[in-house]
Amino acid sequence: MAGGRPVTARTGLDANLVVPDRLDAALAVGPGEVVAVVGPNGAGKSTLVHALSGLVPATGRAVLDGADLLGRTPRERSVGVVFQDQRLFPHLSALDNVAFGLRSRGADNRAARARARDWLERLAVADLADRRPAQLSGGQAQRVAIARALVTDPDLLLLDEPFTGLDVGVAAMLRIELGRHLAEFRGVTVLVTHDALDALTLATSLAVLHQGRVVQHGAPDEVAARPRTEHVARLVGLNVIREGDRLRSFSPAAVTVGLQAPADSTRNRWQGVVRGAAPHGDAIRIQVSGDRDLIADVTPAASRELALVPGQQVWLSVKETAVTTYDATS
Ligand SMILES: Nc1ncnc2c1ncn2[C@@H]1O[C@H](COP(=O)(O)OP(=O)(O)OP(=O)(O)O)[C@@H](O)[C@H]1O
Repeated sequence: MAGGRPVTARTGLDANLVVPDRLDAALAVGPGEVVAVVGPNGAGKSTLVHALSGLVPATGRAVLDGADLLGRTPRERSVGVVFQDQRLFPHLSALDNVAFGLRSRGADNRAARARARDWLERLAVADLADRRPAQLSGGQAQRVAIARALVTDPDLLLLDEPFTGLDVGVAAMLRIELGRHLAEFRGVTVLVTHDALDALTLATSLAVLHQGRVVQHGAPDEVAARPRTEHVARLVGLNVIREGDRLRSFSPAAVTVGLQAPADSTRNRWQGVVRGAAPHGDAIRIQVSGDRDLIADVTPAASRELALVPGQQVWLSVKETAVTTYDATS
């Protein structure tokens, strides 16, 4: 059972998982690290999580602390899982939901319940121990689910969109608390998210999935500064343009918007049509599509003066000094 193992034995995850037509993903993550997996719908994020947990059969390898997970049944894997929709046992109390994993690993009932209560306390829901899942709010149930995943001290923690569907304030609070637990967690964490905030605040590295493959994996700041896919550029709020083997990125704040073609002959100018506009901090962020899909931040006053509403034809330009150019493959 968890607790008896020396922590120093943990060496992390080294995986290359293949699910035909869905996934062919290589990933190496050290112990104590949190990798945020991002990518568009259908990129293979859930398939990766399910392959690691054993819910979807996979070939290749997934070596976790020296042992290949793929040769093990889901129950034999030291993996804790939190899904977006909790999946708590409906007929068990919050306490018994958390104690379940310990009991199925052979812990006696009293010890399992004591440890489960301790984890409910850590997640600030000990007062709800006797409630069934149907009597919990979404945020409370997610706290129970996190306690249930961590109570066995797994080698691998899988979090699949843990904050999706929660109220913004509840999600913000839970994100901070989860961050505290992850800082103490000595196993490997794989966090699937659609949220740049999760990726940049909770993760020690960012892995970008695209059509089933990991196309970029690095420190969150590095990936955010030099995104290789359109999806990640959007996630971190940058424009990115591919020119052969080179990528060129620039901030929406650096984009000048006008109704006439810019007078200078910069090559960084594009014509398009406003597709949407929404507040973004103190600015209005407009989406423009044309030869390129781009975003630009303008002041509310400029937005009014230029009538930047959907359908408006505009010119966008950016100074060359505001553009970062880098290799698409390195
Ligand atoms: N049960 C399944 N059988 C066959 N193909 C599937 C199955 N589930 C998903 N797929 C396909 O596998 C690919 C990866 O899907 P997956 O659900 O892993 O993506 P995802 O990145 O999690 O997407 P989302 O963000 O929409 O949840 C997609 O092409 C999808 O259509």
